[in-house]
Amino acid sequence: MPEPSRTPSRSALGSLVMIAAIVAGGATAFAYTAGWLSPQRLTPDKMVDALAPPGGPALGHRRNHAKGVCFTGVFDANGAGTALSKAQVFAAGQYPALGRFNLGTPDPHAADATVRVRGLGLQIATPDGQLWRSAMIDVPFFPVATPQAFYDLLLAQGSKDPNAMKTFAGAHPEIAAFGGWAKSAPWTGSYAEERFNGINSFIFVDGSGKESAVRWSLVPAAQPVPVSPDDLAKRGPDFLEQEITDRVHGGPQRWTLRVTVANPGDPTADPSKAWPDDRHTVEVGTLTVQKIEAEQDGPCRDINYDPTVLPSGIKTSDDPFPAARSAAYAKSFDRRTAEAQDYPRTATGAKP
Ligand code: HEM
Repeated sequence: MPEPSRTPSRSALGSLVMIAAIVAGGATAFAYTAGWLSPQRLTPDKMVDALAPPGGPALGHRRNHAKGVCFTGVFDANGAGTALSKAQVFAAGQYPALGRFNLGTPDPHAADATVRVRGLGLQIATPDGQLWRSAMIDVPFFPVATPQAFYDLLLAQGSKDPNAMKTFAGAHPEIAAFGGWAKSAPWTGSYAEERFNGINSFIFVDGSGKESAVRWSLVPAAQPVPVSPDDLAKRGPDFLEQEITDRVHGGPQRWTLRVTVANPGDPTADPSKAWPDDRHTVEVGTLTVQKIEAEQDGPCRDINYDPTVLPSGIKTSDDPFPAARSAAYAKSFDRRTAEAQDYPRTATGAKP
C-alpha cells in the first residue's frame, strides 16, 4: 500500500494561502476601522470620549445635549419648498413631528442658566415612509471649521494646561466669532423664543434633478424677550422645562421653517462661516409643538437625531460635519442604549 503523501498538493497549498490572505485582510480592515493602524486618526470613539466631562460621562444619557425635554407636534408644509426639493415633506400637507428641546451640555443635571447653547432635535415623517432628522442650535454658526478642530477644542477645554485654550484660539481664529456671539447674544427665558439653526449645508434636489445648496432655520413665532443669566438663575435649575410645559399647555407653539439658498461660491464646507444676510430664502412651512412629552422613557429616548437621516430630495454636501456627526451620534446612541441599568428603560424597539 503506498504511504499517504505528507506534502500537501499544490492546490491545497494555494487554498491555504488564499484563506490566510483573506483572514489577514479582514484583520487589517478591522484594525484600520478600530484606528489601530493610524493612532492620529479621529475616530467616533475618540470624539465621544472627548465630549465627556472630567468626572466621566453620565451613563445612559446622550453624550452631548444630555439635558432636554421631548415634544410631539406637526409640520405643515405650504408647498413652496417643492421648487427646491422633491422630498414629500415639502408637498403641501401636514406631517407628524417628534422633537426634543435641549441644552448643549453632556451633563443632564446642569442648571439651565449655566448653559449657553440651546438646541432642538427634530424628526418629520411622511406617508412615503421617509424620515427627515435634523439637530439645530441657537447659535448662527459653528464655533470651528472642521470636525478635527471641534475635537481639538474639546481636548483644549478639558486640558489642565492653563494656556491650552489660548493656544487653540491662536490656531483657530474662527473661534473668536463664537466668543462674540456668546457674550453679546441675548439670553431668553424660553425654548419657544429661540431661533434654531441647522448650520450645516445640504443639497436640495428638485423633481428635474436640479441641485441647490441650502441651510435651514426654525424662526420662532414668539417674540424673544431678553433676560439676564442672573435673573434666569433665580428661576431655578430646571426652569426651561417647566416654562415650555406650561406654555405649550396654554397653547401650541410655532416656528417657521426658513430655507436659505447659497449663492454660487458661498462656503458650504465650512459651518463656521455664516452666509450673507441677503441670500434668497424660502419659507417652506410651520412646525407646531402641540404636546410636551415625558423626557425619561418617553418617545425621544430611543431616537438618534442623526443629521444624515434624510428623505430622497435632500442629500449631504461637501460639508464634512454631517458624516462626522452621524458617526459620533451612533457611538453615543450605542453607548447609552447599552447602559440600560443607568437610565429608565422599559420599552424596546430602539431606532438608531
Ligand atoms: C463634529 C461635531 C459634532 C459632534 C461630535 C456632536 C456630538 C453630539 C452627540 C454625541 C450627541 C448625542 C447624540 C445621541 O446620543 O443621540 C449630539 C446631540 C446633538 N447635537 Fe451634536 N455634535 C456635533 C455637531 C453639532 C452641530 C453642528 C449641531 C447643530 C447644527 C449639533 C446639534 C446637536 C443637537 C441639537 C443635539 C441633540 C439632539 C437630541 O435631542 O437628541 N451638533 N451631538
